[in-house]
Amino acid sequence: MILKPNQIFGLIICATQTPTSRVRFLSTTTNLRFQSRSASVSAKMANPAVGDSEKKLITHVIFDMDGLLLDTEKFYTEVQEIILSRFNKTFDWSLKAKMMGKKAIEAARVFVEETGISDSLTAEDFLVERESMLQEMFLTSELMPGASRLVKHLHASGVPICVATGTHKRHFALKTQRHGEIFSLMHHIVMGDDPEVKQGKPSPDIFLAAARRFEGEPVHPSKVLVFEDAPSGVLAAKNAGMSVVMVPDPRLDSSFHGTADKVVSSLLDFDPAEWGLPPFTDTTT
Ligand SMILES: O=P(O)(O)OC[C@H](O)CO
Ligand SMILES: [Mg+2]
Repeated sequence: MILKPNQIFGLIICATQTPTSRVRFLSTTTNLRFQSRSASVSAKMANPAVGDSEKKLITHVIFDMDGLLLDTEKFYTEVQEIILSRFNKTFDWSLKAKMMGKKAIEAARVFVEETGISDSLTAEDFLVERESMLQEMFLTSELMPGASRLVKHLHASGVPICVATGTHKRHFALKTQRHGEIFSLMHHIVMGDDPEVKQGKPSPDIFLAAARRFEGEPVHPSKVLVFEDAPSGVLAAKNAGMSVVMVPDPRLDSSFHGTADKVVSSLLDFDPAEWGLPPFTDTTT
């Protein structure tokens, strides 16, 4: 049997999950198997696991950051291309798909192992080598299209919102330096080096920790909508029992779309009313 990349993610997380979440995750991979054909046909397919009535129950929203709110994934791609060229190798989107969304050290291990350079460059040394390049780039981070509009709209409408990002505190500060206004609207921000985040995405740790930190009564995962760009992030949200809207880079293979409940090509295309959230009142497109 040949596994698709997203099914391999599933098997990896299965090895580290509790029996309950393992069962849930396996059912997700089963869905993938049956949805993959239609997913490749339509980028906007919905996962039948979340019906229209469930969508209307959404009360809380969690945003991913890199590649979703901020256009920062391109920086990782660029430095990884530079480093691999030293080994006469090329960086491609099948490797990118396996790295994005993860904690730095977890992504670094994938990088050196998948490219076969681990004898020459350790994961730790890879992180050191890319650091100075990344630090300069992060200071130039821009918002993704529609990010400001959606965050401001949900905040103004009283919808509790937060961020759950695999990035660590020091990089978060650099990336968000010019975007204090948007990030100050978040109720809280959970980062990859948070003590409660034992494992990075696709583990559900970060989304469950993010949901716990909202005010008031504990929020049931079925009432939470996650926005993600990465295959590992979409799986993490589903492993947490949450609904997920994926905003993938167009270069990501469409076989990764099937796990999401909804796929949109930009945050500008998201319709809050479809999820029972307050509708936009502006005419921005
Ligand atoms: O996509 P995020 O925000 O979880 O960030 C993860 C890494 O920092 C980049 O892939
Ligand atoms: Mg991301």
